[in-house]
Amino acid sequence: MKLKGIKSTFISSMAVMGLFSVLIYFQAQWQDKLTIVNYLVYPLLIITAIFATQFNRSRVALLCLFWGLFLLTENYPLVWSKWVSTNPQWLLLCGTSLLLLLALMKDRAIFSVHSITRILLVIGCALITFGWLKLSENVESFFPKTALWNQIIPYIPVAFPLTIIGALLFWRSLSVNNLTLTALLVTFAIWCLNQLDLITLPWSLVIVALSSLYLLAVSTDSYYLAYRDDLTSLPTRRALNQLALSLGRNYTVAMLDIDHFKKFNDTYGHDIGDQVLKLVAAKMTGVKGGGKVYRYGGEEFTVVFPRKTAEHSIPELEVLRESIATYGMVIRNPKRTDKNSRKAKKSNDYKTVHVTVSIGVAQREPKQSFDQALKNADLALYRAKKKGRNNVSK
Ligand SMILES: Nc1nc2c(ncn2[C@@H]2O[C@H](COP(=O)(O)OP(=O)(O)OP(=O)(O)O)[C@@H](O)[C@H]2O)c(=O)[nH]1
Repeated sequence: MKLKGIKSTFISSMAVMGLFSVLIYFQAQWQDKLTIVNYLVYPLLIITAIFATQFNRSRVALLCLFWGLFLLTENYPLVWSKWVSTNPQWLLLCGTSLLLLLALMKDRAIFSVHSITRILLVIGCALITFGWLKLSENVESFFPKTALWNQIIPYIPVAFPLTIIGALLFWRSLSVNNLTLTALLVTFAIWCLNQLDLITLPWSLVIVALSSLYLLAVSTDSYYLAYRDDLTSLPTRRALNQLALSLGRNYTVAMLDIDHFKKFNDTYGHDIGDQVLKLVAAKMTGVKGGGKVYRYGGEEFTVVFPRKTAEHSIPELEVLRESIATYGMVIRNPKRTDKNSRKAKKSNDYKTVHVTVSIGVAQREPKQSFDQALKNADLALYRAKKKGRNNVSK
């Protein structure tokens, strides 16, 4: 589990919980504006759902749909409204299990072959929750009548499943590090707190605040999707072009290419090749001297040193090159044939390999554009390859 994931989930969750604390603290300021909030909530849910669908975040769109249904049930005398209001435990558990379902789902198109499965899963959640609560009405009969069990039994119908669902959601939001999962986790916390009357915010206000969070989550996730490389998590060439617009007159650009990578792919396979790209990217993020690292494309990377000369940048790139060349990567031996040896980590199952990189460096000349400086770095990279690879050339 990535430390980065834990950190960002924790920070985002704390920020939103902080926002709700502020809302509770300043109740007097917004109480008289609740009518506006009541008018705002439905259009905001619709806008968020459309926005989420546009950016292929169907889970957020479904979440908006669930909120809309919930609000309509609360505010209008629908056929099921009375039953729902007399079964608050079902409502609480059903809501949380739907959140877990969304957390485990993929962001597939709203209307697709999977729609029927999704509808069935949603109905399944509602029925399983109902069945669980019915079963737990006679929970005492399943356990021995001891003092310890008598203390535990009252927590089995609601607190027990809530804890399990909360823990699963927490685990999921840490292992899949994106803001949709963080938004689901925050929604779970607010839903439980408000349903259990531990906080008493009007639902329309809660939903307006959460919808704003969903909009932020979808737009931030989409930004990252456009500007971050999926495999290495480095900024992409699009982000590099963005940086080029804000660079001053003095900077140095370096192009880095993995040596004989085609041969590496052919020998060990594309998956191991991907692992190498990730490793090189990770090593590159440690470059000193203020170097900004980008995945230019394929097995090529770019480092930009704003306000630095080539003389300043080359020693940092030498350190980087050396750190990659001396790093021994442990990979699965592609020649292994005995499938049973998967279970035991036999020494011949793994082997240590090394990769090297060639780096071309160019300092921006007066009146030169970013593209020209980049081209010069590319020419220097060509010279580095010609010199025999595993070196830094100017
Ligand atoms: N595994 C993997 N391979 C990639 C990826 N992108 C590009 N490649 C491979 O990178 C290789 C690039 O090979 P070449 O440009 O011919 O050069 P090279 O083998 O690195 O040799 P030199 O640059 O001359 O040292 C190709 O085999 C591509 O398939 C990727 O995302 N993953």
